[in-house]
Amino acid sequence: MSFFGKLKSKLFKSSSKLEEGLDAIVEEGGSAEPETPEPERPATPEPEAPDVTPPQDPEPAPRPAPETPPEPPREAPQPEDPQPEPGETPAPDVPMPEDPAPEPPTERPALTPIEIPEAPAETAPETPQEAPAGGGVFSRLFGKRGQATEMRRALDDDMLEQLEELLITADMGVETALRVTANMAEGRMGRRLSTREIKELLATEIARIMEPVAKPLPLYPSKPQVVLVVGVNGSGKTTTIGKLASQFRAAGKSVVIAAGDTFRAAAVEQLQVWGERAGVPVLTAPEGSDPASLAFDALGKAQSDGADLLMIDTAGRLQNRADLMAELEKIVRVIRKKDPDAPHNTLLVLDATTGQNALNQVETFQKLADVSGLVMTKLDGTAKGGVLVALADRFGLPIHAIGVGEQIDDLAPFDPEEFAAALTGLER
Ligand SMILES: Nc1nc2c(ncn2[C@@H]2O[C@H](COP(=O)(O)OP(=O)(O)OP(=O)(O)O)[C@@H](O)[C@H]2O)c(=O)[nH]1
Repeated sequence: MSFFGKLKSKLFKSSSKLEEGLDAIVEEGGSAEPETPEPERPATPEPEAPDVTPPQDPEPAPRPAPETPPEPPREAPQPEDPQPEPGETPAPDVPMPEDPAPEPPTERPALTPIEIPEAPAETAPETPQEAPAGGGVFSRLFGKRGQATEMRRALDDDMLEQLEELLITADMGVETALRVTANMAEGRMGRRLSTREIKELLATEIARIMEPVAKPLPLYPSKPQVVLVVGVNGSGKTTTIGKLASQFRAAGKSVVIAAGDTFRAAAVEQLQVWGERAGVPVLTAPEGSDPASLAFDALGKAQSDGADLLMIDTAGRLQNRADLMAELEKIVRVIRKKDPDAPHNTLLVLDATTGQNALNQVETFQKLADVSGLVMTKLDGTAKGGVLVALADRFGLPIHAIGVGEQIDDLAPFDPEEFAAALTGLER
């Protein structure tokens, strides 16, 4: 099954919720009409091309494709580093400034495993929302006419309000829901829309919001690239590290994992299991020992092994925010003694089932660490997938990947159009 099929089936709860809601909204104030090709469209001249008709071509994919602009690399090491480092510190006490400009880690083309199984991308860059409902997209979608009737409802304030409520219940957040519905309504008030058309419009708006944040994990030439993984307990950090490690391995990269949540023996064991599955060494330290010290040693090992990537798991005890912040700061401070640019990525792993709470987690972790990108897990089996739209809209942080299951291959690059279609229950 294609990944889209899998995603769609796994996002069943979210999409069915939206789908049913949309059906209900249209049915409530609508009426059945024969399926016709947009007769009600006023004769506004359409500048667009006259309905090119490759039967059911997925809609134009304005994705900018693989060349994700590298996030600005961590620049010059911070001067906030007077503290002592953990026990063994081979590195001299960092004369940071002398390092003449850690040259901008020109990003590599991007690694295969987290690249998006791409859409054709040759399509015209016209913004999908511009597709006038009477034009290409919809006539393509509704090409087979005359077989049945379909419900249509005129777009009015009541309907908009219902749409807003529906999106809010789908965890999209108030602000985002308002913006999305306003965009959907623009130039369409009074038009009779079918459920299918509404889904199409909704999917287009969602994809537009998500487009700028869909970026694979940037890879830098520096070896090893250090990826710090943060997030609350249970958000899926360990699982995500295992899945990523496996994908990097499959792409021929050598990976080292540091089990930095030294407070939970179970977390370490779990990571060891994932390491075994992925064929990647997992460095551990005795329970209760200093995670920064482990991270330091792990970076040393990754450097001496010539590893491509070091992934550092961390604890997620948000109950004691000050401790956690101190711990994360120390890890960063200490690894910078070996590599002033580390960590090159700080991934925040979020659990989709927490819904709107994910927004708070981003805010909190942005204060605790320099979050460079997100991974959203557990999008399978939740009706709260809409929160990802709210996250993209509010923070604009790159979304590198999404987790849709507990298996090793259940981590996928984030594709905004697939996601939007799956979330809205749109057939493609
Ligand atoms: N359904 C589903 N379950 C997931 C996904 N990702 C992780 N899980 C499950 O979520 C649970 C918690 O995942 P962990 O990877 O242990 O989370 P963690 O953040 O490392 O948690 P701590 O070790 O407690 O800090 C596990 O049972 C995972 O199997 C996903 O994408 N979908």
